Amino acid sequence: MKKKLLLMLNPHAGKAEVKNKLLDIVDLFVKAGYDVTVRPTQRRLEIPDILRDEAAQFDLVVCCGGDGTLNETISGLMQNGQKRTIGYIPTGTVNDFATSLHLSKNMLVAAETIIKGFPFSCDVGQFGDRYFSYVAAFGAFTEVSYQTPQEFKNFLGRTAYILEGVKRLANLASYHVRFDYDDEVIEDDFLLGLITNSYSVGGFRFISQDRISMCDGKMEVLLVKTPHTLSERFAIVNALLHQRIDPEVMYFFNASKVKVHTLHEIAWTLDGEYGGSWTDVEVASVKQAVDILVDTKVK
Ligand SMILES: Nc1ncnc2c1ncn2[C@@H]1O[C@H](COP(=O)(O)OP(=O)(O)OP(=O)(O)O)[C@@H](O)[C@H]1O
Repeated sequence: MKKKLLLMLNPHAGKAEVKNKLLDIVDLFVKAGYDVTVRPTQRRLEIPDILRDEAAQFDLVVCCGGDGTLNETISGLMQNGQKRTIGYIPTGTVNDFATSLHLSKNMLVAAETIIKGFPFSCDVGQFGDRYFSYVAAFGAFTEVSYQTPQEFKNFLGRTAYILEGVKRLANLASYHVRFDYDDEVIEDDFLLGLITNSYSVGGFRFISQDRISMCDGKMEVLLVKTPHTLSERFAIVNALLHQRIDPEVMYFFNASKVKVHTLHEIAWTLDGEYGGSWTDVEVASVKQAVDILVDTKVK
């Protein structure tokens, strides 16, 4: 009997290019021996429901869309307690997580990877009772991805993030936050905080790959301090431009669990989508929680 494949796709993701490639993608899967069911998503957060109600009938589940679509797929599996291997065809604007997994932005190559690849057990971030695949963040730049209108994002791609970020440099908000992790406490004023499981965030690569593992049960935490002097401002801009960590104006550490405390609610983004506003939240890494088909060795 033929293996059954469920292809869940966000038809609006990125520049909606999947519409031109769908037939070829399905054809590849059929030639590989799959009986394919295509499910274009009809609304936000439909994917967790599809997974809960229908995934058991399929041998392989594939999602196709941007980081938000992958987030819904991973969150759905985690919330439903479903441990199964998934395929991912990235079609979003930025595709941060796909970059980290070395998944091709060419949809047909990504589909080939699903057919020929092998499962990589990847950590998943838990944020309160929600999940993220590659970033939980607060602060100036992080608001960009969910406040930038979709059309603008599609038109400018990564440049939209840079332009919005630079525009905001003039009047960035500052957040007083305490982070408790392991036996350490960091309390300071911050412009930006990123808790990641990825080499790339918003298209930027702040953190060199050799300092990161996506399957070690640990998250990378990057905190950019609020500058108090001109030279600190300069140092931040310089570090951002050159995509490197400057310990004078930034904290960087690894942790499996981080407790975050603030006096006033802070808006968070999870994988580029709004993640709610919180004063206290616990962020943890769930080690090797999801298996994703990849074609190269990922650390
Ligand atoms: N039919 C739909 N109508 C409206 N929203 C949808 C629909 N299907 C999916 N969505 C939502 O669209 C959001 C954004 O999708 P996605 O991340 O896949 O694309 P993107 O924003 O173009 O990509 P990226 O985040 O990588 O830039 C997701 O959170 C998803 O819930």
